[in-house]
Amino acid sequence: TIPLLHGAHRIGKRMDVDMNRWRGYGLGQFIHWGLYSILGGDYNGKHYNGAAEWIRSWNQLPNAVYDSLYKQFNPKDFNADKWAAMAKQMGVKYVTITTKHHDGFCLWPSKYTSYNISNTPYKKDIIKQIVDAYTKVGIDVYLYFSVMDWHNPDWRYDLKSASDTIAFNKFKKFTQSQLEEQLRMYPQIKGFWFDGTWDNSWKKSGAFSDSLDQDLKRIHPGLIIGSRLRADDYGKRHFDSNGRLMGDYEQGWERTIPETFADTHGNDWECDMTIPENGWGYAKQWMGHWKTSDELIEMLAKCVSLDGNFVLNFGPKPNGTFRQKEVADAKAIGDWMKINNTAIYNCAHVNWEKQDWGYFTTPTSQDDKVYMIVFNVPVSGALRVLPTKNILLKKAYLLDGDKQLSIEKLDGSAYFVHLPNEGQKQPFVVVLETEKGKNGKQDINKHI
Ligand SMILES: Cc1ccc([C@@H]2N[C@@H](C)[C@@H](O)[C@H]2O)cc1
Repeated sequence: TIPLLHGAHRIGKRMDVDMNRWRGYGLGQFIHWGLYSILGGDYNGKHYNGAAEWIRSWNQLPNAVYDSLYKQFNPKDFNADKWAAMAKQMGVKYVTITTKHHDGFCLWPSKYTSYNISNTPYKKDIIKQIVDAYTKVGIDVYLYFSVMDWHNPDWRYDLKSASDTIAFNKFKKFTQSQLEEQLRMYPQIKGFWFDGTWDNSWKKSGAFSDSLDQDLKRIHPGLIIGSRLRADDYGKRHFDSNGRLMGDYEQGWERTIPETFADTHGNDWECDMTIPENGWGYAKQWMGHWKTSDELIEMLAKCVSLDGNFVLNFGPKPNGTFRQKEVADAKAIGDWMKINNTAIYNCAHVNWEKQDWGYFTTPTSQDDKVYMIVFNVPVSGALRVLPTKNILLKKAYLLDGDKQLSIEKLDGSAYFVHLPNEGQKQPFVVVLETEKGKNGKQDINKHI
């Protein structure tokens, strides 16, 4: 291995109580809210067809116009308790909220820049209201923070001169000051979600990213920080020059989901997903396909079946309300979670052969129970199950209503679980109770 001072300092998963709670979340909410929400992807009657929160980078929009939007930010209908109630009904266990996106505007009254919420007509601290409201209903809060800050004159994309280095050193101090300020102001938070760390200036700041990570965790023990913060001695990100994950979980799955368990490299990981095809901040016109709630529930099941968490993004309007489609999806997911969350919360990957009908999960607390989250019922009504060696199926029943299902033992160690032809309209869960076979002999019963 290559000797590193600022590579991964831990091999394997974090197993402390805070990370174990993170591992069991299953479902989270992301919220992108800021000055970009005012424009909603449009300006001067023209539509910016990139991600709406990136509109400041659009050459049709003068920076000065964007940077004066704070003078009109006044979300009259914002009510953090209503946001928290919607998230609670949806069944999310954690929320990640943008405190400062790439535009540099701070949704909290930072004392390190005047470009913050206290200088808007709204004035009040949005982050505090969200932290308090979500914490009150038992949802853990994580703060999104973009290192890249287009508004701060000391930001640099690269360090090509002594003056770049002097400016960027000031910028690094500013960044650390803002983060330590957030820890002091919002001690209830459980972690940070870093973004905007792909430029050369940051790749050349591996030592700083390492010490920042350690400083924040010293101030707030148990803090959870993903793999998007750090760079190593050679500018490698997420995985250091020896291929080891730097961070408490792999934070690279943005709008994408690993296909197989091998793709997860056995790490903890999180998928962050948009309901439209792209775009995180509010957009008046959403791009392309709008995922249905069934598609979103399937993504959730797939993530949990591969030992990851699924975090769904919401982009509130400038007035602080959510679009109708987001409210409807939160409700539909919540209704499904009310019946089926046993197969999601505190569940993990099962190393049985993947089947077409859906996904396996297993409760981390019980190894003689396996859940089948079914999305594709075959016309035969027979769901194939191939457990690993020496595991026998004892019982199968519907999670919702306990209806017993017949199990047919096939040759070898496979089974069919036979479904009643009730034509389920929603994804549903079958519970399997298993036992270990005696010294490898397979049970000869054909029908149980
Ligand atoms: C290329 C690219 C850079 C940054 C992003 C940001 N990460 C997401 C979580 C959003 O904040 C998006 O603006 C997306 C794509």
